[in-house]
Amino acid sequence: METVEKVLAELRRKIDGIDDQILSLLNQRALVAQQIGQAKAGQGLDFYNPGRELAVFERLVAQNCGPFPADAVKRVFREIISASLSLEQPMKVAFLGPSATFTHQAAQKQFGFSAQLVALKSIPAVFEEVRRGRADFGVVPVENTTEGIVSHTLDMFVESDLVINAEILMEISHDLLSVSGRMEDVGRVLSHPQALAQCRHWLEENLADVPLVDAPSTAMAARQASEDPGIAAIASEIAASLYGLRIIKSKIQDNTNNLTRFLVVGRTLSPRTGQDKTSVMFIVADQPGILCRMLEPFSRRNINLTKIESRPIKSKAWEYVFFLDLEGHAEDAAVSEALADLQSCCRSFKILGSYPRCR
Ligand SMILES: C=C(O[C@@H]1C=C(C(=O)O)C=C[C@H]1O)C(=O)O
Repeated sequence: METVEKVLAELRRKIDGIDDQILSLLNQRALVAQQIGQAKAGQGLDFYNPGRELAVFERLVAQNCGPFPADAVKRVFREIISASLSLEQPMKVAFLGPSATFTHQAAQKQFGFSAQLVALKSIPAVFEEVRRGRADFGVVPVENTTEGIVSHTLDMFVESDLVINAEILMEISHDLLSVSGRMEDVGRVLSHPQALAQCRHWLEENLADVPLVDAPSTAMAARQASEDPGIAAIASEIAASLYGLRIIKSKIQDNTNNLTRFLVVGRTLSPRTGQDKTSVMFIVADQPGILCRMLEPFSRRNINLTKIESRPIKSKAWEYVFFLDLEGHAEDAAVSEALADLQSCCRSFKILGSYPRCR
């Protein structure tokens, strides 16, 4: 009978052979991506194309028959694409910090580890960094299923000329983290008050006698946990890796359907992918029936609206700016006609961008 060492040696030889092929294919792929980069540069087109990236992920996930997990297919290809983007130009992405926040996690999910991610202190600072060209793109939160819209982000579009290039949907999952990763070492639980509130039931059932302490952010809580083995922090997975913490228990939030939508903002509009969404911003005239009139062009053409929001105009009391999201690209015939109809009843109108719809 063969010894286990012999069997392992043989299987490892096979794995080495496969790894050699993967490496050679990765380099072949990077060369083709570079050629695409040169062709785009010749036409003045952006190398980064989030719609094409989504199509790559979806095509591969659909044809994967396992056992390699579908989720991992996406993660691996995220990094492969991120690395080819970095060959073209080191992509710089500003995000609403500090490091290890959920916006950081969203930026990493969208751009991978080869992008240079820069934490900034506020949403206006992210917009400014991109406007000045010091960052290629910015990532900011725009709405949460529990908390509603992030008004700061919507308000920025009133003054800014930046456009929306992509949306990122992320499940906000809270993990309990500590140095040892052991439940019995937890003497105190620290986190942002909102994260503590979102995990209240789990904490009552599992750590009823442990004091809960507010922290300025989930990231700060993680930092403090890294300095004191008796502290457990409720924070993101990225905070665990940044501060060298172990996961005591993951996904301890009470509502498992806690999603946040983030926007990628940039300086140039994204091309059509066939699976797009469009965001517009407008101010309508103050007239009876105007709300019906502004929505009618969409219902008549069977265009699905996914969100409508209004925000006060700061310089004029009781006047509002509307933000509308709809399915389709601004260059689709029906969408472009509907937008023209809408514009005809607006005092001011702006397309904020068409971008691949996240599913
Ligand atoms: C190579 C391309 O450009 C970039 C790199 C991609 C890739 O490596 O697959 C995909 C989309 C773009 O962000 C392309 O547009 O096909």
